[in-house]
Amino acid sequence: MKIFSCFCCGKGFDRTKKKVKSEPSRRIFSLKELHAATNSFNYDNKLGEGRFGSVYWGQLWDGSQIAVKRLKAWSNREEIDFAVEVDILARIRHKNLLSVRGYCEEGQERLIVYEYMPNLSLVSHLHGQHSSESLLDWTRRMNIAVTSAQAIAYLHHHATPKIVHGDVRASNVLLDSEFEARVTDFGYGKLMPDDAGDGAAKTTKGNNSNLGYLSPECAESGKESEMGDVYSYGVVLLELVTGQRPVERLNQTTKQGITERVLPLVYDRKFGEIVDQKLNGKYVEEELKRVVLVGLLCAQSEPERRPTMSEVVELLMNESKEKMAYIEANPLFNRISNGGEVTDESSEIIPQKQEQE
Ligand SMILES: Nc1ncnc2c1ncn2[C@@H]1O[C@H](COP(=O)(O)OP(=O)(O)OP(=O)(O)O)[C@@H](O)[C@H]1O
Repeated sequence: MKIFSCFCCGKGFDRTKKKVKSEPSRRIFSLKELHAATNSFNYDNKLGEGRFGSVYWGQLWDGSQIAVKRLKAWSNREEIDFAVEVDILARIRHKNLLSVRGYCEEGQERLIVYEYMPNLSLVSHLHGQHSSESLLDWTRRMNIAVTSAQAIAYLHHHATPKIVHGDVRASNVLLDSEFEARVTDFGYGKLMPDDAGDGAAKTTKGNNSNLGYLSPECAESGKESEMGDVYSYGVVLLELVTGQRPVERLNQTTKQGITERVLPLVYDRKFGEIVDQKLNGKYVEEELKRVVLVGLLCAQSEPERRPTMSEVVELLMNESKEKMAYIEANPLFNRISNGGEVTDESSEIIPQKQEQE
């Protein structure tokens, strides 16, 4: 039997043992227990579906809520030691990364059990089921910007082993009860198939759901990188403040990337036209400016010009006027020194087959 950190089997589990609320113990779950928790993976419990499987809400016998990702197409992937891979993920702990609570491997079933995030994902608030409720006021948006940057900076600079996320986007920024970011879907590497066999799952390279988030060099090489994460994070920042999708359709065959929409407004210093109109003008001007400029610095085409994630955290948190002047002086924000060009490769004409989202 595999040893999972902090292992305790379902049967002899001591219900009276006190647990630290923020750090539930990680363990192996039985399929029976997960069936009971999710009402047998009932459709009503389904939170959504990603490329690699469906996610279900569940409640354990102790009342705690979980999200269970039921991986599909595992049968082709016998060569991967599921338990070892999930254990590596589970050891990466940061308050703004989604915690893995455990896993289940029985027969052909492979499931990963996560903490449940009651406020779902950033994308559901910006464009999805919660967007009409306007729950993301300016303070929350700033908090999400900083906490998600801290999570990715942790993966890049402090985790052991260091991790490239490889799929930073708004649907992978979940929100806890305080609307703080919990970044998820990191380090799947070997766990997730390049192609599940049904054409549904693809590498980062040709995958529709990350359209607009993928840096030009990662799209070109098909390889993930820290600087690729920085680019994707920059797009998330711009999405967070504008409330617009990373790529918007201009007409039947052409789409426009978010940096191409925002940069000309920055040249003219029209920040009020950049910000999400749903905020009804309720935002802090200096903060808005800072987030927009940092987002654009991150989402530059040339990776060597982007800041690192720890620099991003510092830029977002530093409120000094000097720092702001330093950011603003970047040639990127000057129409003339930037050659008047907006070189966002996500704005190219997009072939019809990539258009579904
Ligand atoms: N821990 C969780 N708490 C609450 N909701 C979750 C949790 N994990 C995932 N979800 C929701 O379940 C849905 C599916 O998530 P999943 O991670 O499988 O797909 P995705 O990130 O949307 O796409 P992909 O897997 O293709 O990258 C999403 O809508 C997400 O918001």
